[in-house]
Amino acid sequence: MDKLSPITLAATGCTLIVTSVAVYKVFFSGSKDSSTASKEVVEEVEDTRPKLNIYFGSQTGTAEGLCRVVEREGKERGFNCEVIDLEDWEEDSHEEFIKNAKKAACNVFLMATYGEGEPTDNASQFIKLLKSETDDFEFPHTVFGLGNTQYEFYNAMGKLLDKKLSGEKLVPYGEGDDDKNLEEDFENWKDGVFWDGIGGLAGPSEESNAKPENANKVVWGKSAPTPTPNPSTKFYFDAKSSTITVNREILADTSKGANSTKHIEVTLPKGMKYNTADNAGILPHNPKALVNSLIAHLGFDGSATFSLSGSGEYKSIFPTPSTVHSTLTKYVDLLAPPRRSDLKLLAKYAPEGLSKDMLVRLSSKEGKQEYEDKILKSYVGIATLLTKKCTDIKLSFEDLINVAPRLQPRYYTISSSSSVHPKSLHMTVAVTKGVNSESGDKYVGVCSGHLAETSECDMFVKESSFKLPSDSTPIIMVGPGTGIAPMRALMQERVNRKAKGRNVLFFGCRKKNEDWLYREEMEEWVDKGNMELHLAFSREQKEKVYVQNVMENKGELIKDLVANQGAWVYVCGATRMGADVVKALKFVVGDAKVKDMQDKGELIQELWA
Ligand SMILES: Cc1cc2nc3c(=O)[nH]c(=O)nc-3n(C[C@H](O)[C@H](O)[C@H](O)COP(=O)(O)O)c2cc1C
Repeated sequence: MDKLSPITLAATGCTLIVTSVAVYKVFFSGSKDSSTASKEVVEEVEDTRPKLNIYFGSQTGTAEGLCRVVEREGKERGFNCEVIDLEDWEEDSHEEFIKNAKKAACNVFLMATYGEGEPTDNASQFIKLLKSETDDFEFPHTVFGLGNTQYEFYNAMGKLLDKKLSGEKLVPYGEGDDDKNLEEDFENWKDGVFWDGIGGLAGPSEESNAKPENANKVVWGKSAPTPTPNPSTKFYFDAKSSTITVNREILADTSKGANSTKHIEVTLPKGMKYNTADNAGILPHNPKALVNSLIAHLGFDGSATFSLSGSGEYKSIFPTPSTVHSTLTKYVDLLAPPRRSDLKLLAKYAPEGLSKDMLVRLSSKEGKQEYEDKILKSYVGIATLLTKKCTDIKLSFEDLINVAPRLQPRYYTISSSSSVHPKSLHMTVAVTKGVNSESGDKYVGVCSGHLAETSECDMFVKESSFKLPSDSTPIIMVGPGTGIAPMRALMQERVNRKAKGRNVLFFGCRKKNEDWLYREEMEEWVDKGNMELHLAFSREQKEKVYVQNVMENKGELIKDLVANQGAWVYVCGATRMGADVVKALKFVVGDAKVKDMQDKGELIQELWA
């Protein structure tokens, strides 16, 4: 069966229903062949419910998770819902998707923006098609964009879709800002605009208190075959176990404000390659103690092996066979605070009582403040919720993997050149540490904490936007803090290639003797005439000085390099710094030149909020 078959069926308005009601069993008494003594006749039953297609463009799972909320509520409102990963919408399948969309009562797109105003990986082919074949995209629709105002191209993908899709716009475009409260923005749009606008297409809402059917079924034992990977969690299937050979602290002084920054070198597993300054995707592991306490609390057998299955042409959410312990370590996000919609779902699994009341309250509009105090600010993940706060909820293992969010990979820009280090890759990892404001417990970031302690990690490589120009073209690199990672890689590459173009680095940190990363390497490049270095120590003097301030002071140099010599500019680090750097660049070379560089790919930024 090709991967579009379920959609093709749905598009005809018919669904194959294989339930105890719709399946007719025919018994042949006295049959010669005992294997055919019982035969199932599967009848095609017309699904008369209005079709609601729910598409997601998602990089880190938020849009996908919100699609599941729309799906659950849509079913309760009498829609025939289908959640569609935009990864599947490509040139070959385009016609089928258009047909399916035209037949639906509504097509809702939840679209995140990634990179610098770019599509998420799973939506890149779809966006390419949308940009090239505009006439075709005509069907009833609405769009909700997921973005973050800290980025220059806020919600670029949501806005693009809203502009390019034609056909009836059933409800106005909505968008959410992850810098503030994206879930609240989404709820306001969903409850105040979306259902109001399309609710009339189906019956009135009938909110169900029953727990939904699990889409991912656990089959205990080792024998079940490994099904096709689900594209939204393909990274679990692509990752390979890699050995960490170097794990070294590179902060000169860890006793002050800065926590810990590790220089990590990983041996490339067989068959894995990278290009200079690509991204390393790391699959974090949940802390052992947390996994063990959850297993003990819920009474699971950690060593039990299982596989997954599901209806239709099932696509597995993680590789199986797996054990309970390994699954809770690698695939289930036990630490991240659940969204309010997750709590609402979890309430359906709770027995009548205090926990259920609390979950219903926290997930309601009135409970917003309590949710922020008790869950978000206190950083309560699903493991703590189940073992300490709602101890009467005894989820089965199958329920748990269906309710809990998936553990997402974390991306680090590789800090080595692939031509200098073809057999290993380097990462520069700031270890996130803090103290829980409510409990006073210390916590460590799930991925950086894992990397800081382990001698092995599950890893894959993803292309980044960092590309070098010709060897004679000058480059300007702006990489304060761990934003130095790709700049170190680019420098290694340029020196190895004996590139003639000038290399100019703007680096910033708090203090010279505290957190100047890779100081010896930088000084060596400067001594050998490979690099010009401009430093910004923010706390060495009374006035704070940042890289953007130093750039403005060096305006003449930058202007000459960019305007007269065609220099490329690279920026890596926090979004706020990135915005200030672009502002400084505009101040020095003018808005039009910066726009031109962006269009030509000569201003390359990788920023995180
Ligand atoms: C590396 C990175 C780049 C991003 N770039 C943008 C951007 O250019 N514009 C924007 O509005 N939001 C941007 N965002 C914010 C995401 O779109 C937002 O957090 C969204 O909720 C993520 O949804 P997802 O989890 O479904 O991928 C970026 C986020 C990350 C991590």
